[in-house]
Order: sequence, then structure tokens, then C-alpha cells
Amino acid sequence: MSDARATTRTPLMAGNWKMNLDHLQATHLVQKLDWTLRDARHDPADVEVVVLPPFTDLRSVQTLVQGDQLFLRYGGQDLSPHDEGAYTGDISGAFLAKLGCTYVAVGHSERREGHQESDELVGAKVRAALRHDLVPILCVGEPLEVRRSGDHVEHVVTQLRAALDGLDAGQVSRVVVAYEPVWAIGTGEVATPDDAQEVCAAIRAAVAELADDATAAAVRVLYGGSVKPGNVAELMQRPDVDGALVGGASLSVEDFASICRYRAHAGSAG
Ligand SMILES: O=C[C@H](O)COP(=O)(O)O
Repeated sequence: MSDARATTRTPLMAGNWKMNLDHLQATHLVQKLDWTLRDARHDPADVEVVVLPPFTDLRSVQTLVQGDQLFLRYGGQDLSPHDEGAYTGDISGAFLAKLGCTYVAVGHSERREGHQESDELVGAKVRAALRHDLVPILCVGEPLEVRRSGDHVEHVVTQLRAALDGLDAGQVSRVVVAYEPVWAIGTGEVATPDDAQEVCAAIRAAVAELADDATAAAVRVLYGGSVKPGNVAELMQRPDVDGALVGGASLSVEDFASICRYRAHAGSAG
């Protein structure tokens, strides 16, 4: 199967573990994931594999990845907009960078809704990530009532603009965007490939307006929301879908490895 996307964008599969797996379970999963992918001769140059464990697992994951030279990358699920100081409970971008993180999720809907994170705060977190050379995975997506009203593209583009406005093209080019319709997260109700393509293409067009065409062509746009081994290949056939932000299925080595190897499984269910 050949992907329709520009070959300059390496597909990215990121597993967001959310508040699951302690550091012992994390060690086990990461080792097994690496073995499984190596066994299948997975080439990270073809599809980049990332895990986003809870903060308390990161040191253990770092020790494994760096000590045993595993090919997967890792990152945080959130970060503070501040760099240091009296911010009890916050984790700075500097701390994540020191632990070898490459990525950090920003503005996940579970943070926007559960912790009342505003567009302004999400934008400040994107900037904090960039200050510490972390790649922000900026999450945007509409709730069900907005999808039903038909204003989903406008909603998502507004979130994107609020987070990225004022950044220069070089900064925008370092961002990964994840389109996650809230109604598809953890519900088993995946967006259709056409739904995902519509919004991912609109995100890319908005990036072109915020930065320039070259930046828009280079920025990776992921889809997230009930991605499974059985639906990932079809989503990945759409030209503006460059990967997936995977929640529940990333907690299973077999399922996540299968998602990462979607090209090998194209045409089969699961
Ligand atoms: O960050 C991941 C998303 O919230 C998707 O979660 P899910 O794959 O369990 O629907």
C-alpha cells in the first residue's frame, strides 16, 4: 500500500497512556513494544513511534530507551507554561527536556475540559515547549454539539489560531497538530476517514495562512479518537492524515505495534 501524503512527512504514531501504567508496567510495555517492532523488522524511518507515559514513568522509560538504545521516542502528556518557581504540582519543559523527552502533548481535550485550560493557556504551553526544544503535540477538536451544528472546522481552526498566532514560521514548523474530535475519544466511535481528512486538510490550510505553504506542507497532522488496528490503515490513506494519537489501544503492545505497522496490515481487519 502506498500512502497519498507527501513523502517529506514521516508518519507518526503516538501512544498517549493517560493516567495508566505505573513505572514498572511502563518498563514492561516499552521493552515488549521494542521487541515486537524489532521482531517485525519495523523501520522507525518509515513510521516514527512515540509513547507519552505519565510523568512518574518518564525516568524509567528514559533509562530503558537510552540504556538499551531502543528506537522509540517519548514525551510528556502536559507541561507548565512556566519555566521554574512556585508552581506547586507543575512540571516544567526544562524537566522534560532533561529526561530526554522529544515530545509533549498540549491542550488535550481532557485538560481543556477537566482542568479548564483556555486557548490562551494552551498557547502559553506551546511556547514553553518550544523554549525547551520539545515538540508540542497540539491537540484540537470539537465537542459533539459543535459537530452536530456543522461548525466543527471553524471551531478547530479557531483553537489552532489561538495557540499558534504570533509564532514565526520556524516555530510553527516544529509543532505537530493532533485533530481529536471529543466525541470520538474513548467512545469507540471513530471519525470516518473523510471526516478526519476534511479537518486535517483545514488545519494544514490554516497553518499555511499562519506561516507559509512550505511550513504547511511540512507540519504533521495526526488524527486521534478510537484509533484501532482495524481502522488505522484506512485513516492513513487520506493525504492530510500523517499519523495517530492513540489512547486506549496504546496500552496493548499487540494493538499499538499493529497500529505502528499499519502498512503491513493494510487491507486486513486488525
Ligand atoms: O490522546 C488520545 C486520545 O484521547 C484518543 O483516545 P482513544 O484512542 O482512547 O479514543
